[in-house]
Amino acid sequence: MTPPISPTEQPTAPPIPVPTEENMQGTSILTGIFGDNPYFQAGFGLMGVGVGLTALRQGLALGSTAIRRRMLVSLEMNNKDHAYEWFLVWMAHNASTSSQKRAAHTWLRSHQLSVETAFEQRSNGSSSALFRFVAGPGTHWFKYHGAWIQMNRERETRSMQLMSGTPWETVTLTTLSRDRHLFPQLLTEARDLALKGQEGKLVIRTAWGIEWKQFGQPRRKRPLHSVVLDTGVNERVEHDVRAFLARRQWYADRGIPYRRGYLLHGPPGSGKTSFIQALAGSLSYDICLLNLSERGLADDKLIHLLSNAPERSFILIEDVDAAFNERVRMSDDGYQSSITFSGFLNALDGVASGEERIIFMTTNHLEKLDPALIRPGRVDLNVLVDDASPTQAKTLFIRFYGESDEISKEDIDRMGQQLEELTAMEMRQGRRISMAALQGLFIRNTVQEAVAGCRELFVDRRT
Ligand SMILES: Nc1ncnc2c1ncn2[C@@H]1O[C@H](COP(=O)(O)OP(=O)(O)OP(=O)(O)O)[C@@H](O)[C@H]1O
Repeated sequence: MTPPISPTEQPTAPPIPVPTEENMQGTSILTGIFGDNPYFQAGFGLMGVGVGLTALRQGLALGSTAIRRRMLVSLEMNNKDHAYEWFLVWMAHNASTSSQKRAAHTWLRSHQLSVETAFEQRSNGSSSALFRFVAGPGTHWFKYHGAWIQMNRERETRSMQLMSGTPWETVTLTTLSRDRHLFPQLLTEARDLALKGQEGKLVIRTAWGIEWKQFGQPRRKRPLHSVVLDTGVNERVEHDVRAFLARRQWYADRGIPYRRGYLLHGPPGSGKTSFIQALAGSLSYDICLLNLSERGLADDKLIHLLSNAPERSFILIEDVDAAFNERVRMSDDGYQSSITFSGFLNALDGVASGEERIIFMTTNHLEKLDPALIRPGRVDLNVLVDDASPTQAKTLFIRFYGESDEISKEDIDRMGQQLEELTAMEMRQGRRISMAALQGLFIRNTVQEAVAGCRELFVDRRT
């Protein structure tokens, strides 16, 4: 049993050891054990080295950040900007031709490549696929006019661009601060190279979500005279477009929205689309092709697309009657599968702005169109592009065979005359032939076969 503690005998704190000769002797024993221990000393040394290295690393990181800030300059481009596309074209071009252009550009051999497929149209109309290898996501180096530039291409795989569904990408170029003047030079070179590829060509764009994106490679422009329309039709439309383009200030002074709508109506294969494309080419305009029946296209997107078309472009809406045959439907997954008619009218009227807007619409069935759609302001010029008239048939025939060495000019004219008379006679009997059918006939047959073969291609006007 423990004896009870009396109030006077409170437990006291243990005395603090005072260094005496005896316990000093103990310390020197410890020092003896650890101080002389090579393992312990090595551990201490290693710890010191570790701390030193960490400090050095942090110092270097801070130093490099400071140096980067002061001595380097970076330029970021993302794939929403035109410069990004232009740079990739430039990069593909220079990476493949660097051996010839070594003085200006040198690319270090890269191990991370991306392929870009381009379709090149040959003069005979066929096309071939070309593969270009460009620097893929990662870090690459190239030398541009004597300056080394680091290129870092990054792809964001976790999030996509909301409307177009493509991943976000950025390219960051870094070089010495003193070489910063090379950036505008490089981008100008890239822009000129990209635009040179489109020179003399027609660019077609389609809607991707709420954006317009180039569709395929730029196409060879079709000469306007190669589309043979009835007398005066071509000139009427071309003159109207040119007059409109010359009157921007006139519209601005009167506060009238600077836009014009055209409707070309007529049977299939009469040359409506070909003419619009040729006209765009002759004015150096692009085409923005809008499909009103496209899945997911809703009224708000349509308004956005029509008010944000790229400069110098015709908006082309084909078969405008087809989009409203069926009223708004919802697909199984809840997507609105077509726009509403009133939404379309609102989009055509758009927000009044000084921006130029030219819309071309085509239809095979004028009678199906709501009068609200073709009222002035929405459609300013309504033109019939019909089946082949006798003169058109003859002109197309001469265009196809006129330069043949096998047959004299007189014979060509005589046969053209026969075709003209044949077409006139068939038309009087209520029969018709499309320009597309004539073109097909002329492609397949020799000049002698063409006139004879033509008879079978006329069809009843009501079919
Ligand atoms: N007037 C024409 N002159 C020259 N070629 C024509 C003409 N009309 C049609 N063609 C030829 O016929 C083909 C079809 O023409 P296009 O697509 O322009 O006709 P479309 O009137 O727009 O037809 P659709 O109403 O079916 O869209 C093209 O290859 C084109 O070269």
